[in-house]
Amino acid sequence: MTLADAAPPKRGWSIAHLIASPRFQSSVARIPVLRRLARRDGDALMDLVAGFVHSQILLAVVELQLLHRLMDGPADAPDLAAGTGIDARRIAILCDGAVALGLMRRARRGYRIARRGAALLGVPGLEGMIRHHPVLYRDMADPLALLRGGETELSRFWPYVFGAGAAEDPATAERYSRLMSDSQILVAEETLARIDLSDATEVLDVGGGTGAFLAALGQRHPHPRLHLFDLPAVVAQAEARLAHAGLAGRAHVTAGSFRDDPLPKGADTITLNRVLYDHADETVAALLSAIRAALPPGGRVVVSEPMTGGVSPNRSGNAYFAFYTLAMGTGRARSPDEIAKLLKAAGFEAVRDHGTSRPFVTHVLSARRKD
Ligand SMILES: C[S@@+](CC[C@H](N)C(=O)[O-])C[C@H]1O[C@@H](n2cnc3c(N)ncnc32)[C@H](O)[C@@H]1O
Repeated sequence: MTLADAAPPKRGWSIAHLIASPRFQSSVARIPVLRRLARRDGDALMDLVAGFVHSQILLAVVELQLLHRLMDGPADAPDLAAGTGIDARRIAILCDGAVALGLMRRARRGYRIARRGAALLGVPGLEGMIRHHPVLYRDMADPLALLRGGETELSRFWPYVFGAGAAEDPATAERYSRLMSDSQILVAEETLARIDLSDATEVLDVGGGTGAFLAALGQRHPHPRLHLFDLPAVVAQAEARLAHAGLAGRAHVTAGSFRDDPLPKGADTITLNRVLYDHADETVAALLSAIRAALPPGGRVVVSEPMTGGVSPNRSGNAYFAFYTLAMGTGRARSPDEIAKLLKAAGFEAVRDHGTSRPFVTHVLSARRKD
């Protein structure tokens, strides 16, 4: 017996029942205004149905570097097939799929890059994210198994979130850092565009990774001292990056785990960029309490990460990051309201939502330590 057999749909009339009726759908097709609406809904529905094929076309295009090759000018399928080990006729199938998805355009001779394809190349970290997606894709292949719990491939990919011990493996740290470092720049720029940190005297970036955020902050604002805290296997790269940005004199790096070690004192602003959503509520509560203890009264905490929409679910938070974190197995994507509650419970007040202009990149909140 399937679940559908076990739970027959409830009877009764509703707009939803009407729209779901094939008879209604064929009568709509005869009314021009409704036909346009129905067509739009139909296209959106087919995008949902075929979305996994679209993502895999994108992955193939990125793996074969086809967009990079078209940046040098138009090329035909045999040109693009050279060196790929794939037959030119099959490359043409892939390129036509990419044309349909707006990544390429047909040219007189073969294909050329489309605006959307060029934009993809301009987003730091996006190609790395697409290349990393096969891990998540395998976990999503059986969404019911994912929802029921159990071991996932993504949880094995990110052992560092389970504790500092796992992150002592330099290969893991290197893999993580490579994936994060490009998109870190994007998150840093977006965060600094939404909140003014020029008046801080010292900013401690907890889970600061390879230092992209503090480097961007230091270059934008000449005064704040910069302090980065992250796991021992991660911080070596941060020191080098901050020195390379000419910030060695203002910057300090401390290696440690916020699970086991006290956070360094001295900062009046503590930032958490893409840190909380990696962790369970209990870990977040303990981390926020430790941040409160490290700040002076009135000190500021800044949380910047992609967030869900709460009662108005959104595509990036609810239809992507919520599933990503589910597959990671430890953290969860949270709404601004949920994070505000955790902040207040840890002894913060004056929570401010600085919003987002690119929800896929980040959303920013800040709060002040209660006296
Ligand atoms: C998703 S990454 C974000 C890195 C960076 N802030 C960014 O936006 O790209 C999470 C960071 O938290 C760090 N982290 C995880 N567990 C930690 C712990 N117990 N103590 C200190 N840092 C930790 C990781 O090493 C990593 O740098």
